Amino acid sequence: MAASTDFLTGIYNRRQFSELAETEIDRSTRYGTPLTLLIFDLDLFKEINDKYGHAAGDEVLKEFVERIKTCLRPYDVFARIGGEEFALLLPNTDATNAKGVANRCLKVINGQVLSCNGHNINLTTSIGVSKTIHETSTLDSLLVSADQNLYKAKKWAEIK
Ligand SMILES: Nc1nc2c(ncn2[C@@H]2O[C@H](COP(=O)(O)OP(=O)(O)OP(=O)(O)O)[C@@H](O)[C@H]2O)c(=O)[nH]1
Repeated sequence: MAASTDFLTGIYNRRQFSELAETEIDRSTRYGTPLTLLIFDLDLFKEINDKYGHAAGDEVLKEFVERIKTCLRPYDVFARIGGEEFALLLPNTDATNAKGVANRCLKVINGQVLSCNGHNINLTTSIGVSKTIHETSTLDSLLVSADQNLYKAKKWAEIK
């Protein structure tokens, strides 16, 4: 069990995410059901660590995960795929509906104050939404598609 989950947040780790995602992509391709991938990247997380300390940074990661979980359905696949990077696979969801999920997730993070280790911390996340799966999609192509939109979201956050 431990090998499939992230020790800090308890959600799936990158390896388990890849396995589950491959299964969902196969299912979706076989039955012609939509599927969309979201990537989350916490903004300026290094600054949070530098300002409040690594232990508070850890609490922020845990609180982030708990808040995002409130936006999910039981069969959505949520994973920590990097230090401050998360992936969310949404079965039976096209890109339009996935944007709705992404906006719900933004509402529980951006503009909210997180109380972590006695500090009130303003956290924001950027989200990239992939294209809806199609016949030739692979996990890699969905990750690339979500990453391109994440990059645009980050750019937008910088110039605002
Ligand atoms: N507290 C804590 N910090 C972590 C963990 N894993 C990664 N980090 C930190 O996350 C930070 C990521 O920094 P960057 O990659 O520069 O990204 P960023 O500061 O979020 O900047 P942008 O992504 O460009 O908005 C680094 O300071 C890492 O040390 C962890 O498990 N706990």
